[in-house]
Amino acid sequence: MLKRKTRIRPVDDARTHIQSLRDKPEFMERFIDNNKGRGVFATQPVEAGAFVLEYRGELISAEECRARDYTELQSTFLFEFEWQKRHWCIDASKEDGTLGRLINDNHKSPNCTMKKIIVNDTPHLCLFAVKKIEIGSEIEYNYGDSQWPWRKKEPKQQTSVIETKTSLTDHSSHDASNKDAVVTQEPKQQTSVIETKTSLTDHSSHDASNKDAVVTQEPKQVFTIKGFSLVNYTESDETDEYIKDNPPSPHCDVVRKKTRNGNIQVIGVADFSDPLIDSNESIVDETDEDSSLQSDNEVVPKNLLMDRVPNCSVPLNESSDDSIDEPSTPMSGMASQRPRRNCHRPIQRSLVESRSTGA
Ligand SMILES: C[S@@+](CC[C@H](N)C(=O)[O-])C[C@H]1O[C@@H](n2cnc3c(N)ncnc32)[C@H](O)[C@@H]1O
Repeated sequence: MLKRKTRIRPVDDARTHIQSLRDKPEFMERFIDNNKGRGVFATQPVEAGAFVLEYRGELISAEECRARDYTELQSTFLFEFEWQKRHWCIDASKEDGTLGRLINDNHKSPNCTMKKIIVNDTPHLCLFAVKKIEIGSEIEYNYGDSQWPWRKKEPKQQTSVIETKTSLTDHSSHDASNKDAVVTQEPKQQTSVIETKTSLTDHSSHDASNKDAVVTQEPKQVFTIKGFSLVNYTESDETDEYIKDNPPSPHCDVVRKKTRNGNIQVIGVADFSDPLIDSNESIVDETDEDSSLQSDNEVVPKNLLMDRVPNCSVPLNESSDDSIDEPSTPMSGMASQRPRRNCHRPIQRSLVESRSTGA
């Protein structure tokens, strides 16, 4: 007699791990390099759609989030989102040994996407695989459509130069006296940019029998600053009874700097004007038994005015206000330029250095 394999629904798996306060053992932290810092890697294969890790931290109000006087480095671990028409933040700045907070950005071909899951009437941010993840692969998700500093360093096109020791038939430009001359051949440029842009479908279907564990709208990325609301929070159609299923995509909204006299100045702000529906992000289909993710619906946030985000490979306790340069652009000057983002996804806010110096 054939035995049918019982699969745990990803959302139930997430719920179990949320409640147990444990990370899944199939993942481990590893130091990558001084640039990227630490990352999280799969020690077991992960099926597409599977729950991966929770982005754990302290759940605080957006107001509290703004009130926290964090360094640039700490601020990269703040992730704001919307729930029940209010704005919240997961503050994961504390080095607590959890893995979710260490997952790095990949905006081209992420293997995970963030979702909001409600357990005991409390929102949690969880990552789900959008494709099969092999052993040894780094877990990554899209931090958003921002000008993250490390992305600037990524080449859009890869050129590989092959050096071959050969005797060519065409010796026209070849020093005949040097028969073993090294000839460098440049093959055609290889483009390794993978972009999938699709419109987000409404996965509002929702397992009514499981009121505690519901994958909901993508939290809203909100970059805020002490004493200022930098984002126009638009009305959400999210309710307790009926929650749209849009995945979140993280990170960085407001670009702020702390001056040496302790004031905070805003240098730039993320774009929140674009509804999530316009973005491309993977979402969990709760109606699917396999709860597989639709990888062609990735969300990519837009227009962050960021110049530099602190490198988190530096331990938090090593960060110092002294390392923060004076911003060149005062908050008032930037206010009218503030891009806004209007999507239901969490945002980790992050800080940047002033683009110009000496202002
Ligand atoms: C939320 S932390 C992620 C964990 C971090 N790597 C660490 O070691 O603590 C975000 C920081 O990680 C680094 N980071 C994330 N994704 C990156 C990427 N694709 N390339 C380089 N650095 C990255 C940046 O320094 C960023 O400020």
